[in-house]
Amino acid sequence: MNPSDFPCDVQPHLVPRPGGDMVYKCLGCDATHDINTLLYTCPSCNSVLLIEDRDFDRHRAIPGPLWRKIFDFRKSLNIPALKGVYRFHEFIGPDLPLEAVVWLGEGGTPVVEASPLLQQKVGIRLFFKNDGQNPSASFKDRGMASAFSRINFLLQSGILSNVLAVCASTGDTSASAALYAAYLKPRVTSAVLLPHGKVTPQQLSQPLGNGAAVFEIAGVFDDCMKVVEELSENYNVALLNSKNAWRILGQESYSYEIAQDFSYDTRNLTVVVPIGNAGNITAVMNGFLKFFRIGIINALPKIIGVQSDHASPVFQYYREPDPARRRFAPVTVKPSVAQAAMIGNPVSMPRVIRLADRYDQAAGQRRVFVVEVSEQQIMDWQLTANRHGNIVCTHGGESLAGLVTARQQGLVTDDDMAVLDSTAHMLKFSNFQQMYFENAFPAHYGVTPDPALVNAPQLVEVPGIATPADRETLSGPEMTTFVRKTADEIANRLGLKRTKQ
Ligand SMILES: Cc1ncc(COP(=O)(O)O)c(C=O)c1O
Repeated sequence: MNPSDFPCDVQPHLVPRPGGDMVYKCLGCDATHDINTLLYTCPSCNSVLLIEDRDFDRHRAIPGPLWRKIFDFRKSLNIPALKGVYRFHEFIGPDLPLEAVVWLGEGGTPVVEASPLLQQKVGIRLFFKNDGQNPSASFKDRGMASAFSRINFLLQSGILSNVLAVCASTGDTSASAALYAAYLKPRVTSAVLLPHGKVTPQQLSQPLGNGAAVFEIAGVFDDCMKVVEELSENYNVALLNSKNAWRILGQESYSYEIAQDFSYDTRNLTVVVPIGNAGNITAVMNGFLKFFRIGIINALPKIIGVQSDHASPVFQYYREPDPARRRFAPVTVKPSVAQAAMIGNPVSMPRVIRLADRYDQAAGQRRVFVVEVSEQQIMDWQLTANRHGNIVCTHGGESLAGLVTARQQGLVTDDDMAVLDSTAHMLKFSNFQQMYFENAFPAHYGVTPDPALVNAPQLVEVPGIATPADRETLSGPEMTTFVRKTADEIANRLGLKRTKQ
């Protein structure tokens, strides 16, 4: 494919094309606000915001099949600013100059088909989209690329002179924010607030390594979020939680990439997403809605949101079948292995309510569902997935447990094809795997290890044989004996038969 395949008024490789009429749109009172400001809630009614392109329908001037060609053409280019979420820049930041784009390797994450054995176990065709393969090892980098590119633009255009980026986090937002802030040093610095003892050591090491000021608060994420809101309302700081609407915009790229990964044929597709603060499911719905509206995809995929029964305010809301009787109530969370989603009062709940409604209406039927799973199911399915060649963390396990539950409830049928949002890399949450293997879960998690899934390292010691640990190293015949006896011992434990005498 090359540029001459396109009509002359379409320049698929020349980007970004200026345009659009972007505003902050309030979900409470529909007021609109200037995007060249740091704004997180509506100054009139305090509701959350989304970014809207008031000239969005201009995209219809290019037919859906041509849009697909454009995106596929861009995928083949070696232009850093187009390698990440801005491959779809008309839908994410049409007014953003190329020089402002910050690309640290995010986006374009692989879609990996589950092994035949795992598909057989689950009963349907199944893929993992591995967002743990983003630079800070979680999906958050998509939103941060968008939010920090926008900050970079405000700095480059003199609207801001410097920025202190702040966020509350269950571990992954802080890792991502600290990474992107460090790239824009010295004009950007970062400070992150974490619930003390409720992020994993790996997650904690990330903002520390990237040089953020790290503050630990006694409490849970919801408490940290209140402090960060207080900071953003009373001090000159940029808030980088998903309350920041630019984050949502960047995360919409997850849907755009799925569309492209499946050659824009989204019929029979089910996308499964773990829910915490509900920013991700908001973005996934909005992304598919936009592509559907312009005719780039041929159907709106089914969306299954998943929550642990230790933190399930969104599930509780949708449990009421009659939309008119639904009332949102925050919940008190209990410790969960899906620790990054342990949120009782999701900031994006008003966005979810609005968009799920819009999504179902556009599809002409109910397409958004939320299911609840147990801690036991999350752990068992995480380990089962990884036993079959995957790299999911507990939240990816939550996605798989949610898919299995949705199948049992008849929400997903044999003809459906599922894409699971594997939101972070397994290594970030390996402490839960360790607790499972060692049967060391505190009782309140309610997790009992399945012996078939447990694994442990085996120390190999052969009685009477000198080992390298006995001295600095072995040499000569001692080494030969050590190697042979140790190999024989391992072969014996593995039940191997010697082929050479
Ligand atoms: C690994 C992981 N999965 C899922 C979630 C939930 O995403 P959201 O808060 O956007 O609902 C988070 C949020 O922190 C996360 O870090």
